[in-house]
Amino acid sequence: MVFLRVDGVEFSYRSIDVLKNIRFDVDRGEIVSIVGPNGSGKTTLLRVIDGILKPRKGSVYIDGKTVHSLSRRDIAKIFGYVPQRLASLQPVTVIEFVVTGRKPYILFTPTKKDYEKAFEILKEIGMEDKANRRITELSGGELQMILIARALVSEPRILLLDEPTSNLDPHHQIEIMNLIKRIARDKNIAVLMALHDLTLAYRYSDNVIMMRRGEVFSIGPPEKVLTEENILYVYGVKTMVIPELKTIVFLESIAKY
Ligand SMILES: Nc1ncnc2c1ncn2[C@@H]1O[C@H](COP(=O)(O)OP(=O)(O)OP(=O)(O)O)[C@@H](O)[C@H]1O
Repeated sequence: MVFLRVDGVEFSYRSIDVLKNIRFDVDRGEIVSIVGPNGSGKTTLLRVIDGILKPRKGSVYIDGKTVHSLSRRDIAKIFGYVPQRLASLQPVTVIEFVVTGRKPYILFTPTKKDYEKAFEILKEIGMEDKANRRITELSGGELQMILIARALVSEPRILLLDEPTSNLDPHHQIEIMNLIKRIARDKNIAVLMALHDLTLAYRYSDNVIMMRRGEVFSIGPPEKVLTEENILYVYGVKTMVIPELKTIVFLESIAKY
């Protein structure tokens, strides 16, 4: 059975249609990137998938069950969500923040095992030396790594990431993408992430979903979706795609696109 199925999803904010007839499947261990211009609906789609927003039409299925038939607690166990940014930050330490990811749905007293898991994840991403720093004193990139750690510590079956590399320097971009790939493969987690960096999407995705104005414009393996023609049509930018290097060079944008 397909693990995650998005089946004919439509969504509107009040009367504004944002998602139209979205359908695709994601398997366990698969990495899928969602690309598309600003405002094309990527974040909204991630929020519909993890049950925060309810589709006007269509459904999201996990292992054959609709997300909306699950409790918030079950949803929190299945999904790890990494937002683009947090609305507000409490001045807690990194380890205290990461450990809350063990049970994101309740206030709880973490056990020794919870702290061990949190520390294990920090080690895995090379951030264990920051364990006792306050999260309010981290750089943007460090905070992004910690947000990913917090999502992973609950051992989710699906990881949803909204622009996981947007604040990261090139070294940390590659580190994070390698970490995501390793986790997807080793722990058999389905990964769905919104990405602006098309070269990262090309290099690290099994499949890419290219969105345009709330619709799936193209879907499939990176070499089929991330073509010069599609990028020109969807973003209004001329590019040179070099498949051998899995690299996309941006040349110029089309005036009055
Ligand atoms: N809470 C809201 N109420 C009304 N409209 C919204 C709301 N959130 C988003 N929108 C609109 O829905 C559309 C899709 O937004 P969304 O954030 O899903 O796009 P996105 O592809 O993630 O964009 P970006 O790349 O800029 O993060 C946009 O036109 C946006 O203005």
